Amino acid sequence: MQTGQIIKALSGFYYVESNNEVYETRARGRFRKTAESPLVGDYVKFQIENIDEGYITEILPRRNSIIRPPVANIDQILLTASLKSPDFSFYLLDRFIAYSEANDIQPVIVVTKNDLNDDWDLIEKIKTVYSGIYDVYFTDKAHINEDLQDVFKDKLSVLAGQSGAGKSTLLNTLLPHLDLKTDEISNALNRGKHTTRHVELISIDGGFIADTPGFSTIEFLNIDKYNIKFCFTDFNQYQCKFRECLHINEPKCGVKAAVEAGELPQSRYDSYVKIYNEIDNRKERY
Ligand SMILES: Nc1nc2c(ncn2[C@@H]2O[C@H](COP(=O)(O)OP(=O)(O)OP(=O)(O)O)[C@@H](O)[C@H]2O)c(=O)[nH]1
Ligand SMILES: [Zn+2]
Repeated sequence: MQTGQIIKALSGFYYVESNNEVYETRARGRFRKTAESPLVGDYVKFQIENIDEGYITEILPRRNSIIRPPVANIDQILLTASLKSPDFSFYLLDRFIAYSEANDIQPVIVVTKNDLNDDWDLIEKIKTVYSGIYDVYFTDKAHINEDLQDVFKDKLSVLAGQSGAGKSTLLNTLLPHLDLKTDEISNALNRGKHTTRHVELISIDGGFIADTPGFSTIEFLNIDKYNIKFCFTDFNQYQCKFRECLHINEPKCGVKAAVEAGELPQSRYDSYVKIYNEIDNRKERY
């Protein structure tokens, strides 16, 4: 029995990397009957049948997983947000951040299209709001490789962000050495909107990056209105009178006081209230 990580899923085969070898495996029948089917990124136990073939016998516990693209055990999600075209939106970025936190994945903020910048105040504001909580990188397509030099080291990364933010551009610039693959990536990306794509992890700096960018729109289906506050990690340090305070209408709310005192950005609080209301309204329809 060997342990490895699934780096590619295609037509019922799972390609498992173990000790720098890749094995073509199938999942045993019982996986197909359960909700738990193997995902790219899963660590699995597998039995070798032939020299480079085998079957998966067990999926090891997952740290996290997402559906688009279908990947497990993600170390970080690179949230792309363009400065312009489309315009930078604090609210949209906060949605992506909250979604990542709700799925237990570390967000890394990548602000793209810096070559289009005509507003230095905006850049300062982005830094002020986020650099205390997350790593923030500023880049553009001419400088991606320099700007993001150490981000991928030894990690499994997935790209996400609003449509048009520059995800596929970033992937193509990061992986030019895959001369065959780059074409595949752009073709796949063009097709990707209407077909189910098989995802593949591509080696980068000792880690992996998923060859398919993730969600570009978000629904908060797996979190309720009582827990969404924990996805705004910068709120956690403030004490409220009530431990169960949702920072909405409660008296002596430390979060609201921090916003009023200018310690917490108004934009973060506004995003929180908007997402809270969205979840609350959704629940009421049930
Ligand atoms: N000026 C400028 N344009 C860029 C940059 N990066 C990407 N673009 C352009 O922005 C547009 C959208 O880029 P994509 O890479 O397709 O964006 P995406 O996030 O993959 O978009 P979706 O596939 O819709 O999710 C394209 O026309 C790119 O050429 C950049 O750094 N600077
Ligand atoms: Zn509160």
